[in-house]
Amino acid sequence: MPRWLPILLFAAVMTALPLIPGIPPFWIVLLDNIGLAALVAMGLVLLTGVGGLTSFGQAAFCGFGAYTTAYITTVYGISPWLALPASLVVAGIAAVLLGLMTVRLSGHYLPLGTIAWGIALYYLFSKLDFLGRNDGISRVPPLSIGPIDMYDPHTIYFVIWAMVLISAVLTMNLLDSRTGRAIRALRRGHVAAEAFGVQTARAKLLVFIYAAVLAGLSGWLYAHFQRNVNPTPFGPQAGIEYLFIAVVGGAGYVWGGVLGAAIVIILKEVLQGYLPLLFGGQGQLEIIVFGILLVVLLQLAPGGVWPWLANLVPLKFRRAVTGNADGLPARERVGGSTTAPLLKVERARKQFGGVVAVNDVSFEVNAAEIVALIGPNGAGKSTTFNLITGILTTTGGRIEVHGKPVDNTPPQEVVKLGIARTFQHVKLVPDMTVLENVAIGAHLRGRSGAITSMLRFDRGDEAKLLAEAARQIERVGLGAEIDQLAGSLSLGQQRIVEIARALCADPELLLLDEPAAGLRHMEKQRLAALLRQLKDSGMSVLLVEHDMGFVMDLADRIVVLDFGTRIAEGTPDAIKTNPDVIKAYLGALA
Ligand SMILES: Nc1ncnc2c1ncn2[C@@H]1O[C@H](COP(=O)(O)OP(=O)(O)OP(=O)(O)O)[C@@H](O)[C@H]1O
Repeated sequence: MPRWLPILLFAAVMTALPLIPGIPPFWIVLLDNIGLAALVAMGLVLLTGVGGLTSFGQAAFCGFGAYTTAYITTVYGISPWLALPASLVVAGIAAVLLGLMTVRLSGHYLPLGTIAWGIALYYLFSKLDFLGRNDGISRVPPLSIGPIDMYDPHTIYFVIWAMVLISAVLTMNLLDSRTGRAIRALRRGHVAAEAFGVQTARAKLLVFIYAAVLAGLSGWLYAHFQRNVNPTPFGPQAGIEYLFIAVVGGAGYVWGGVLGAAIVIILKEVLQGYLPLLFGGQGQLEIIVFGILLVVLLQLAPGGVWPWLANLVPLKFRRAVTGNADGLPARERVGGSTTAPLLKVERARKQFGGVVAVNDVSFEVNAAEIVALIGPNGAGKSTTFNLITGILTTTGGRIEVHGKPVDNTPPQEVVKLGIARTFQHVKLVPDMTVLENVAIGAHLRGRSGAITSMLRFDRGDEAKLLAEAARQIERVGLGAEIDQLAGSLSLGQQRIVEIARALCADPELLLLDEPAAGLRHMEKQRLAALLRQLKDSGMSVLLVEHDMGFVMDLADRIVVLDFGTRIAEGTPDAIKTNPDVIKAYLGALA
């Protein structure tokens, strides 16, 4: 089924609803409120559900949008339509300022930070004289198109839902793009995304601004719908409710935001309408019942109602890969005519407090060479990988790529030099397909930004990126799994997906951390064949591996670490018979 068909059907239903003869006006008001909340929740989907940044403060951005338009339309008498860009820009600027302070926070400090500024802004709105303090601003003009003034809920309904639909389409386009994949990777931590060039701080700020602008849009609509603005709807309680809406609907799904808004607002109305009849109007019982029902709902559908419903109607939107990977620009080579080794690690050192994880280790990797780094658990192999790829800073020594120092260079810059890696503990995004995960590897080879992607002007670039990802997936032998969610594959297969992702970066040196762990015998043989093939094509491989049969068959050279110190280096035959290595490591394996 084409992707746009359900959207078109939804648009048709929403257009027809208010035209049904005899539909109670109250229902239209309810639908207007659902649309307004859906816009805020959609921003939260991107921010919290997709990007992993929990915010309780979104209502404040509605306030920025609402107060901006209320102020300039009443004081300067300009058209609400001209005030719209101002509302969005003010909400966006507020997001930049608050985002720069907040998105650096992690763990529970981030949501606490959003609560703090949510409360602060609420009090600010209610204390400023020019915003009317607690009384707010009244006599806000209605929206109008030509001779039609949208005084009644029936007419503004079409504007609200047109905005919801346009925002949903733009948001889906954004998520289904190079920038969207970078945002979706944030939730699994920074390390993997940064290793492929994603500027995670910038991606976080982008979603923060995007969510705030959607909230600002909702605020703008709200001001011209209610025609007066006061601080109450923009306080911390509303902020909590918006987050509730996103979570109930399904925080990871654009339509979850819309569905969540419908569920929460209708439920509240029904309870407020009927419970006082049942219990004789005793003190706000509906709020308690509302809370209990939401908790029950989340128990039944922990990921939200949208994915639960989507599972009942399993519609598959298969991604056709149509582009030509040859059109993708190759990574710019930095080696040039230098005779320096591809990778030179010289007396690299890493201390964690009193622990010397890497103790003045030196070795080199040359072009078209497979080098293995072996040693007992805790010998410092993964730490060495992290020093080379910029995830950790060195305590001493020097690391060079083509003679260029890279120690203490950010991972996003290291990958540009042609170094791509896999991880000992697999770092894929489980709810993204194999194709989407692998395409993150080609992040630096694409150019499209957020706006281009939202407007779908990125299709040429995107087709080439996906074609490259598909080519690498075929290359590692996982073509049949291309549309599977990465989280549904076996751990061994996930390691191979990581290799395909690394190959997408067009590397000169592949760093593989235990690539054969979890693979069956035949799979290991296929992996060894692939790595030999890569070597024949001129690529180098540095691998950490505990399977000695695999290493001895494959490596040109082996470097052995023990307690962070290099104890031997040589060909597999020399290493097999080295007494120090047998004592420290091979003996233990025998
Ligand atoms: N972030 C950290 N903080 C403190 N100590 C660390 C940190 N990372 C690693 N270490 C310590 O550094 C030493 C080397 O660890 P590393 O993970 O590099 O070993 P490894 O050779 O990769 O081991 P394995 O084969 O088990 O993966 C260990 O003693 C480990 O406990």
